[in-house]
Amino acid sequence: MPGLNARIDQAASLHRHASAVAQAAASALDGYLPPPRTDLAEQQALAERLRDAAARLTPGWLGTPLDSVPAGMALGEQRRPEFVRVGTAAAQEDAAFPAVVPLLGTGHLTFTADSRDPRVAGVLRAILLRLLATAPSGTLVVRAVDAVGGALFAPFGALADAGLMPPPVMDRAGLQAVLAEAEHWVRPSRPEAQRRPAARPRRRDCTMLLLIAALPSAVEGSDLARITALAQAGPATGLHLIVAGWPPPPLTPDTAQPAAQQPLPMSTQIALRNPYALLGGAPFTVPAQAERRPAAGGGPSPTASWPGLSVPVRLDPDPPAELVQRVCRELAERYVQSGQVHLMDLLPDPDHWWAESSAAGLSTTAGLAGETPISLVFADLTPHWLIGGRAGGGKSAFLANVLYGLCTRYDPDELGLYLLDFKPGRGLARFAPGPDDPAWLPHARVVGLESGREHGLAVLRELDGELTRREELWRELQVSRFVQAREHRQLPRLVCVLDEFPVLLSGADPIAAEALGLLESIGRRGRGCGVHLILVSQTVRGIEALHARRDSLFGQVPVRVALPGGGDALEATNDAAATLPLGCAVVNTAGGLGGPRGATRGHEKTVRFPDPDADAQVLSALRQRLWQARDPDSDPPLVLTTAELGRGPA
Ligand SMILES: Nc1ncnc2c1ncn2[C@@H]1O[C@H](COP(=O)(O)OP(=O)(O)OP(=O)(O)O)[C@@H](O)[C@H]1O
Repeated sequence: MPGLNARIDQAASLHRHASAVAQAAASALDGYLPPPRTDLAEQQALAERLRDAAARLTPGWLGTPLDSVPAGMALGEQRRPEFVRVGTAAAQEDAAFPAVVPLLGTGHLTFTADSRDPRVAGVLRAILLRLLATAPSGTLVVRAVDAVGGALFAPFGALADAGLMPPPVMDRAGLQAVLAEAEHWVRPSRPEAQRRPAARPRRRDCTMLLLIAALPSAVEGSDLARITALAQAGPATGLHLIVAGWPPPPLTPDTAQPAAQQPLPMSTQIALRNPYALLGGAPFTVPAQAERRPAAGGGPSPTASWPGLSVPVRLDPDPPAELVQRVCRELAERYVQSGQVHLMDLLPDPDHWWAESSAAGLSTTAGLAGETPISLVFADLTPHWLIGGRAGGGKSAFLANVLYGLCTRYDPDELGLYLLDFKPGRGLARFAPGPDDPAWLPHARVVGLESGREHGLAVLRELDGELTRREELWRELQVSRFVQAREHRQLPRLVCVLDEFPVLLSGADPIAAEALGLLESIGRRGRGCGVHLILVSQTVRGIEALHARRDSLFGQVPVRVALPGGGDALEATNDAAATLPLGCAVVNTAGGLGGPRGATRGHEKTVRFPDPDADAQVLSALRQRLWQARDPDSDPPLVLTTAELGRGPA
């Protein structure tokens, strides 16, 4: 044992010695400033030239001091920001110049300390603000990692609310998800020629910035290897990294491996000293085979052999919080506007109103997926729709868009509407003549406002009777489908909207029983006869009358539209609507069925749709034009309210 004790004492003493040497070296480095050049005039002239160069490389937001941004400096008006200012370099007071680093389009940036160092936190916010304010709207995709609480990105919150930059991830699982997204980004994509031209920036015009303000302490060597691989592959595919705290502390044997402690490839490296920082690294490094090529002119490339900036740099301070918030609010507003859909985007060209035939089916644009209009159809295979969404989830808005879309495409000889609203409010009143506006929708035959259940029953009986009449006619004509009957007779397709239809089915009374029987009958027979249902509700669970017969009704309803809070309209295992924002809907044409997570679902799309009331003037012009176009001999719709109870449709 004495031998072992002696060896332990010796090891402890060696450790103490090593740590004293490391401490002495750190304070020597902190105190070290590269020796200033002695020729003052030459230094000042050089600083002047560097200031000029910096002004050219970092115009506007990229280089301006953020505590004195000129009022009205335009946002997002420049091409991709390639260089960005990180601080002020000065060997001497009167020879200062902006410290500028290449980033987007070139390489990456690392800091030896993470964002727990307030200087790093400040300059990270300054860099992010400069880049966001400069890049054209929607072209800079930012993903943030901040394992020390996320506060660094709090002033950028407006971007998260607008869906422009998700909140930072804070743990290893989040880091891995972000790395996976970045790996997807660098994967080769489809050739440009195969892509559709789009109004929004295309992928190749976009840059992804992965900003790691602090790595999680549980980070492992495999994560670091993924970051290194991304750094290697990134610049060629528009992915750039800013990593604070690189290389990470060698806390585990895994992260202490030499490979994990290497500088990030193609990065400018900022080493934090006290109170200065030093810039070094090789951001312009090019892949191996290109490296061997001699630089133009034959000599070694000045960028390949750059030893670093031998001048101390004072990193830019934290930008004023109100400036960050103002810029982010403005960027978020612009982004939301650029993605906004207008009612007119869903309607046909005004020269082609009432130009469609409903013989084979009715079709309208429900919204846009990206820039692609997504149509929903009433036809033999998709005869009925179910729309679900919480109160205020946009059901009335979605429905109004659909009705305006149909009524501008098909004339009243092609389409007739029965519109019933069972809930309080006047959502469907816009389609009936009112005290202030005599215009009505010429296609509307019945409009029920705050309809009583008896009204609903009367309308369903009427439709059921119409089905019987049509089936008799089909027998006479010896046809089985609406499209065949249309070769002999001009008949409209009929669409019946039942808003908050569970009211009709509530309770266990005779009305509920008869209404359910009629709905099942219309559901079954309507497809061949051109009679279609739109069932709308906040929830379709807990309807007593449907307990045993859910499938007999909803089995006839292949088109499902889930608005925010309307996941009920989809299959129980399909969570596609879980996080929808207002103005978006999941449209599914396979009875709400989902599919493997991440797989492309041909039968399901998420669409953006407009608020039809957003532009009162456009809406009023639309209503007037439809009304003026009616047959002057046509009757207004029968308006049913609870006050009219007992009259029923004529
Ligand atoms: N696409 C949209 N973009 C922005 N705002 C919208 C959009 N659609 C609807 N809204 C707004 O959301 C609010 C609620 O919309 P809407 O009345 O259509 O919801 P709802 O589901 O019918 O609600 P309720 O069940 O209470 O009648 C309205 O103020 C509307 O202006």
